[in-house]
Amino acid sequence: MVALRLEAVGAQYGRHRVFSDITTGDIAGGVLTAVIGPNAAGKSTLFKRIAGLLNGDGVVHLSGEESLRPICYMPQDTGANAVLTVYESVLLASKQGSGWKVADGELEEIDRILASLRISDLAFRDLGELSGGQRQLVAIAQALVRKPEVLLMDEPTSALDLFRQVEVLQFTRDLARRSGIAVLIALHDLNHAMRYCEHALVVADGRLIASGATSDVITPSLLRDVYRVDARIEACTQGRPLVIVDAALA
Ligand SMILES: Nc1ncnc2c1ncn2[C@@H]1O[C@H](COP(=O)(O)OP(=O)(O)OP(=O)(O)O)[C@@H](O)[C@H]1O
Repeated sequence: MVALRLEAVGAQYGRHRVFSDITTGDIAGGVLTAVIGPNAAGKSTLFKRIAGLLNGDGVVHLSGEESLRPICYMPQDTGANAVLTVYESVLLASKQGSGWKVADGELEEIDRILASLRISDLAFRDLGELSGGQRQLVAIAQALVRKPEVLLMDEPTSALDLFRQVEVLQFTRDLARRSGIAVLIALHDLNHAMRYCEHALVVADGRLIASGATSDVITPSLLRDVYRVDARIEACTQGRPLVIVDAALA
């Protein structure tokens, strides 16, 4: 099983330092880890730094199986200008970093991924004519086909309806359990984070504010200090914790 670990990791754009000195314990495979924090805290930047799309201080350690495509970043903005069908775009994603020959079983694998996300009916539609939510599901297919060891999903449910949000989170959690990959998900919906993610990292004020079991990390005091809201965490009628926001603090 794979494990990711960050040692004194920092990132900046030009002179604008987004965060520094982020050090974590092992971010384990097999479970989902939520990456949370306010707007502009640096969640996407952290993902780009982990994926090697951005240089910076520190070291990203990855232990586990040897893989051709160890870390895959699924961006928040899934806008597509390319004149490609959904199927072509997923095939193209599978070819990144490898040759152009289509091996036996690769097309069946794409069919399987599209079916598992219930978007087989979109296979031969042009990317440019899809809705925001449909594009988000295609972006997940493009990430899955690359069979990464570490999957970084940047707000993968932000454009999805309620059914699809739950479906994608359940699917991703099952995938992590089944395959042992490490999945980090940037989320603004803290109820989703508490329900689907075992661990959480909180990024704010240019640093890692907290990390650990999601239920230990998401507390009323964190919500007050980091999100500036007055909030309670209560058990719903089925016993699950629920964040209830009472007011934005002045
Ligand atoms: N390409 C870039 N060039 C310069 N600054 C950038 C760039 N991308 C992001 N930033 C800045 O870096 C900071 C962190 O942005 P980032 O997108 O990582 O935050 P985030 O936590 O993902 O935000 P959100 O929750 O709003 O998506 C912000 O101040 C942003 O303006």
